[in-house]
Amino acid sequence: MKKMIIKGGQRLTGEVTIGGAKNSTVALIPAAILADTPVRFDSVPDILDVHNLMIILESMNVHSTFEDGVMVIDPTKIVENPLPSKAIKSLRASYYFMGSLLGRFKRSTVTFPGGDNIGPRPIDQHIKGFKALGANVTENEDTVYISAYERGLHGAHIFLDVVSVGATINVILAAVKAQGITTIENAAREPEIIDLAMFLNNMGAKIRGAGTDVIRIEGVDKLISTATHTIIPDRIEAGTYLSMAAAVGDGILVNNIIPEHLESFTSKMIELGVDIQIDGDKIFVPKVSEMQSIEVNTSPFPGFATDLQQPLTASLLKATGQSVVNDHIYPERVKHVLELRKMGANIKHADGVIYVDHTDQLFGAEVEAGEIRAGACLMIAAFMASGTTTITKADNILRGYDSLVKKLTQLGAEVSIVSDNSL
Ligand SMILES: CC(=O)N[C@H]1[C@@H](OP(=O)(O)OP(=O)(O)OC[C@H]2O[C@@H](n3ccc(=O)[nH]c3=O)[C@H](O)[C@@H]2O)O[C@H](CO)[C@@H](O)[C@@H]1O
Ligand SMILES: C=C(OP(=O)(O)O)C(=O)O
Repeated sequence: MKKMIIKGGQRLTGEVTIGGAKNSTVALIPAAILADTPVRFDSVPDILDVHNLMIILESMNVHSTFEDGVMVIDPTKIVENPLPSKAIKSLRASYYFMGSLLGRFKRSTVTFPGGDNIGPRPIDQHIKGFKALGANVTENEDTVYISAYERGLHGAHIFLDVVSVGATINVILAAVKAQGITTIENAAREPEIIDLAMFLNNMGAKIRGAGTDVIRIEGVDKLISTATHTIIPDRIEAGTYLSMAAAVGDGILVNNIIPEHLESFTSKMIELGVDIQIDGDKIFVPKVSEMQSIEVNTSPFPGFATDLQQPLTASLLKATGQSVVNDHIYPERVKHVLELRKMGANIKHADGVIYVDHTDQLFGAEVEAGEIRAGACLMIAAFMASGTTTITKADNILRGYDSLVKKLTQLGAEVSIVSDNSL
């Protein structure tokens, strides 16, 4: 494990450019094994999840290269092999190999994924989808066995009881080469799902309706890649830097944003009193002198993203009055609260609701990044604080923030990541 050391009391200024979306990338890489040719991505973020996915690919004899944001994956010599459980456990999205291996080999054996510890994360809707497509699913201890080996997969009508990004993507991956037509109702509408559908459609898949709550997939036999797929910008990374800009910026320009992906977030920032200046694919946040308390309720896209709840919370400490944060998707996503209190923050949670009161001054402390976005929140708080903050379990942050130290240093931050031998 690593720790991140931040010298507090700094004002940040300058420009930052957002990388490709983690939640697209971690679906696109497993999706690549469905292709009958090598595939090429650009704008691939340099994050731990990507490196762990490359280890998983290699275990199946799928060679990949990653340099300067360009990743080439060659799935043409893929073999069925046991997947490395340490890498599978290191991230959530390893569960996409359930769907993509099922699509490719009509069967898959995958241990339960890891990822952020943000409360219960069942996969019942994924399994319901696989079963509807004709697969037999069994679970033994930590492993899920999925097979349609004898009869193959066939199109089906699937109504998701819960709006789930993961289940929507996993059903797409399994259905894209199935016989016949699959319809997913109550599908998630996240931009990363559209990105995945565009990648697959450009190879010959027939996926219609991605981005709406009804997705229709007509199975095809072959997927042939002829062009590089450019991954959409990471709206969560963008929101994190915007929140940082509101909290400690003396004028920060954030480049490579699709503003439509961030409307629920930027409208909350405007309510806070932040003078968000949108210009094409850039957003400038000038120095903020005053903020007013707000209420935040998370919900599936296009609602306010759960992944931005914590990064915004750090800025809420500067607002006048009491802000209230309700994470309806993950009510137990409160790992930042106790840690912020160690830094002197007036924040508490009760019954899944977070109450954030104005805090004049934060103080550097040793705090733990219990999960990626809790870590992002603590990182912003560390810049706001006096003294030095040490964030342990910083690997959780590195799971999803592209070239983090480089980007922060460019904004003028004094920050370093060191190995934590005590962990
Ligand atoms: C790799 C990736 O893209 N991760 C994102 C994805 O996670 P992930 O895909 O795991 O999250 P889901 O959209 O599936 O979860 C949404 C809600 O549905 C529930 N649920 C989900 C599946 C299921 O079978 N049964 C069930 O009850 C979950 O407990 C949660 O309350 O969406 C989350 C919600 O926007 C984000 O926080 C994560 O960053
Ligand atoms: C919850 C998150 O990620 P994952 O689903 O990969 O654990 C996140 O990115 O905030």
